[in-house]
Amino acid sequence: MQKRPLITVKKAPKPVRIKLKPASGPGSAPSAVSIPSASELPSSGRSLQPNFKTKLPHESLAFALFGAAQAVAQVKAGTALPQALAKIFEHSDPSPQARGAIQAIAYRAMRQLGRAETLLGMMTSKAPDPALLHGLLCCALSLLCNPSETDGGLPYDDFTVVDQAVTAAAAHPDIAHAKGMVNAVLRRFLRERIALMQTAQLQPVAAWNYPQWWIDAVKSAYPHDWQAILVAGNSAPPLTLRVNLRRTTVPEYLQTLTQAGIAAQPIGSSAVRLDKPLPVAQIPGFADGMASVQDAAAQLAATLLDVSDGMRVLDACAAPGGKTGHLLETAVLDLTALDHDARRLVRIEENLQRLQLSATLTVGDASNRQWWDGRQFDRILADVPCTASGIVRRHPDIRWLRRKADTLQLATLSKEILDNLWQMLRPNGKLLFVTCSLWPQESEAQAAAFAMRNQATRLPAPGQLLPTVGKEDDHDGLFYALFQKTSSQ
Ligand SMILES: C[S@@+](CC[C@H](N)C(=O)[O-])C[C@H]1O[C@@H](n2cnc3c(N)ncnc32)[C@H](O)[C@@H]1O
Repeated sequence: MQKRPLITVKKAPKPVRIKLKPASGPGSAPSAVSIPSASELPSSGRSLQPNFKTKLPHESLAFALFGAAQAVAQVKAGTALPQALAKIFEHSDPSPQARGAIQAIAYRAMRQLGRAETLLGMMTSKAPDPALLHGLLCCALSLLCNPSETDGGLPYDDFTVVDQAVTAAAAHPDIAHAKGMVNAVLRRFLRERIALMQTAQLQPVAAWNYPQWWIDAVKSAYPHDWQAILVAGNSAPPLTLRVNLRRTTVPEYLQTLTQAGIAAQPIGSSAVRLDKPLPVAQIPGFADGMASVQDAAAQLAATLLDVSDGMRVLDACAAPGGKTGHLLETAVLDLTALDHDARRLVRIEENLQRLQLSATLTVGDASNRQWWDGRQFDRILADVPCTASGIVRRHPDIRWLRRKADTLQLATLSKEILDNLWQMLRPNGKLLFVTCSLWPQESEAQAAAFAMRNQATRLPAPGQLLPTVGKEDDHDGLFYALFQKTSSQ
């Protein structure tokens, strides 16, 4: 097998050599490729020069790659992608177009991280250091692997991607020493793309772009549907709106969209799906509360809870208030929106202001009674914290941030929350248990055990909704179980 030359990389004060691994032939078995975890990445996402501001032009692909690479490095160090992007935007204040490009590349890189890291493992002898360099290579590879895949493809040709990745590397003092290595790795990928991709695809992590434990968990819970579930989680989500039926009707709102030149389809009693996602600022009536962004499966909660005017309702894990708003659009309620995170409660307030609706906002822990005034509720919505494994198409970083042990920990917390809330429900009252999880320990097993412990009557509800992509049905993976107290409980 032909040996590749070592690439010499300049790095002050002493030069470092980064080895490129020799190529493997198309039919050869994949070598054991280890995916570096955050702790294995030497600088764990921290920039050596955290206040460095790049002078790259905002309209360049190099600038977008640089921003996305920072985001990937931060996710590898444990920060959620939206928070990582928010920090990067605050620091570099990109133009709206550059912001869109950074976001698109970072999300794409998250959906292809398993494959990009496998390819890197095949082409380099150790994890590229620092994490920013690793992030840059992953972002560039995600643009070079099947450019037409998933989010419609990004409009960059191969050599532009390589050239701009090298420019991005050269522009940052932490990684400028490695620009030759970036060039060598990406050019090698282009030369040997078919063979490298074929070999990488033999590894499930690269083929599916999920951690191995996640693939195993989906397979074990859904032996017939596991592939469709994993594929759905890698698709770009649609933009689904909830029409505020207090203010307008679905046909009227569709007409408003048509007048604005926006194509959309009605998909339920209050849901409308746009043919092409748009920034919320461009959605007619969004700022005035005519419509809100909410997945079609999440829109089932308000109807299932069966609220009517005058009821006393608890939305127990309420932030950012998507379902709170829907409940208040459905009926005139005395609604308490509870969340343990005061900062997230602010987001409910903002949402309700936009919708011109109001609720009692309370900071408190749903697993205890310290915040409760002792008056029972007619209805309780328990949209408990969970692994969010059912909404990975919207949050592709989640699969890389979660650990297997999180499921048990979160299931234990939601058990405490459910048992506590049950005491706050009046006789004949209804409690709707919701998760956006795919794991039975958090959803069906939890619901069944809860019903047994509390002698709760289970009413009809959808149960586990698997994430689905398609013209007819297109929604996240949510779980719904509805319980009623008997009159004597
Ligand atoms: C799945 S999200 C809720 C989404 C929300 N219902 C909506 O539709 O927009 C779960 C929420 O539970 C909150 N949470 C987590 N643990 C909690 C606890 N012990 N008590 C109250 N809220 C909690 C989190 O801060 C988070 O906002």
